[in-house]
Amino acid sequence: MGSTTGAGAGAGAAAAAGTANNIFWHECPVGRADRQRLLKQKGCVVWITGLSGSGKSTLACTLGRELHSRRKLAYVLDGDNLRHGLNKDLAFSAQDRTENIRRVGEVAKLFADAGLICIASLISPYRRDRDSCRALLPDASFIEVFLNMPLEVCESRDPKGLYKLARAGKIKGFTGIDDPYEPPLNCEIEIKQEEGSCPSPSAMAGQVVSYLEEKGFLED
Ligand SMILES: Nc1ncnc2c1ncn2[C@@H]1O[C@H](COP(=O)(O)OS(=O)(=O)O)[C@@H](OP(=O)(O)O)[C@H]1O
Ligand SMILES: Nc1ncnc2c1ncn2[C@@H]1O[C@H](COP(=O)(O)OP(=O)(O)O)[C@@H](O)[C@H]1O
Repeated sequence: MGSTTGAGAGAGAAAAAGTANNIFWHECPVGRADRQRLLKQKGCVVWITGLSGSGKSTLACTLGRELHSRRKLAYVLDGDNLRHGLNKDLAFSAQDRTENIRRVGEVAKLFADAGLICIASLISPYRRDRDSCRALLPDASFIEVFLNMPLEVCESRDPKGLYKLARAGKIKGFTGIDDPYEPPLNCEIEIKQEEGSCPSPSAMAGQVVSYLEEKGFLED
């Protein structure tokens, strides 16, 4: 699929530019605060960014399971999965990745407004795109988690064989190989190797749960 099918064309471009006319906001009587009280938690977005193979999906699922066991309502938006549906018209050009992140940011905002802990797990390689998602959320409810795993670690894992294909020139524009990744400058949580080894999935999730607890997201 070519990159011309993405943000540059049709509805995507119109939405990004905000070109629709004669539209009005309709307020509903039940609001975010009411839903949060019902759920006994605060809506937020946990945005996990990092290279392919850094452990984003593993962290997202482990965190989702841990929150579920604490009777907290969470929902995972995984980049790979969303590209099977909502974002199946997008490829991996810079423009398409930007549109991918914009759409997921908007969906995540709705989930957070619904009172859920929305766990978004995408490479999201561009700082500006992540910052645009942050700007959609009320103060402090966008929690950026940087899975800071060295490229060599991600490449040695290579569970889908994509790095191998990228090194062989069979995938062009692969993040970390011949496409950029811009690490966060000011994220809320950084997960990295300690003494040369990666924290276990449950330790990674524990780091995020501790943050959510400390900031009061797990109570209303
Ligand atoms: N060119 C290229 N670069 C990076 N990744 C690629 C590419 N082509 C396919 N894939 C697969 O797509 C998954 C990343 O999708 P995302 O939506 O998270 O990417 S992005 O945020 O729009 O950059 C990514 O999944 P993860 O390995 O889970 O990160 C890959 O499986
Ligand atoms: N904390 C971890 N320690 C060891 N291996 C991990 C860890 N997290 C993920 N993995 C392994 O690394 C590979 C990539 O993980 P994945 O969650 O699919 O990454 P991503 O979603 O960033 O591409 C998988 O084989 C997974 O089992």
